[in-house]
Amino acid sequence: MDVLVVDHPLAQSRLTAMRDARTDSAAFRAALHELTTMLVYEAARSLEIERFTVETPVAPTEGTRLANPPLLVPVLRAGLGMADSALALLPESSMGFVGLARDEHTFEPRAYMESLPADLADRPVFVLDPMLATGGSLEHCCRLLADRGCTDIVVLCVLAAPAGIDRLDRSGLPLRLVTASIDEGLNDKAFIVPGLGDAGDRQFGGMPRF
Ligand SMILES: O=P(O)(O)OC[C@H]1O[C@H](OP(=O)(O)OP(=O)(O)O)[C@H](O)[C@@H]1O
Ligand SMILES: O=c1cc[nH]c(=O)[nH]1
Ligand SMILES: [Mg+2]
Repeated sequence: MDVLVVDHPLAQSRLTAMRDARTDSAAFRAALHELTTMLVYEAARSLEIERFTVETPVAPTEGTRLANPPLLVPVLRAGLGMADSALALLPESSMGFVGLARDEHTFEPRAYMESLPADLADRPVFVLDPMLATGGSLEHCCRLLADRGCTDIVVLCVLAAPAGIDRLDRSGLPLRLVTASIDEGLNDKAFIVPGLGDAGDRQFGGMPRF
């Protein structure tokens, strides 16, 4: 599986703000919005373009536009914090939604929402979820997409654990990963170490469980 770590200093400074336990929800969401812009910018490098003629005030010249804007799929809840900034950069895109909550004991994802187009053949998809931990949630989401015929999936994460990367790699699904960091590992509650805590709770509130 192709993995890109976005190690730009501006991306790493937003990641540092998100990791810092003193960062409040508003500042955490702001850092996630800005970091998502950078992840989408890098992920979009490989999108197909088409050329067309545009008239400047002076002369005609060749212009560029996306040939096939990707479907954006935030994984609820935590991926919701990436949705607005991804759509701002890709205004021609449409959006689907997948709702998953990881069981605290088994760490298996429980699906509670699925709102996706029936046919995703010939359509690139950007999946938005800040956290790739065991990989169970993102594997589940990407299987939903592949079951609809999708053959071009990019997963955009803030943090990825090696176990989650291995799991996606072994899944055989047609995907690439763009992340701001590959962290050390997982603790006994399957939270990413050093990580940033629970990305959903840090954005929207909830009880600390890590
Ligand atoms: O790789 P995994 O081990 O599956 O863990 C990662 C998942 O856990 C988090 O969601 P969570 O289940 O906490 O739901 P939330 O977004 O509602 O907080 C995160 O946003 C991922 O979806
Ligand atoms: O570290 C982790 C692991 C799963 N989900 C999170 O939000 N954080
Ligand atoms: Mg959570």
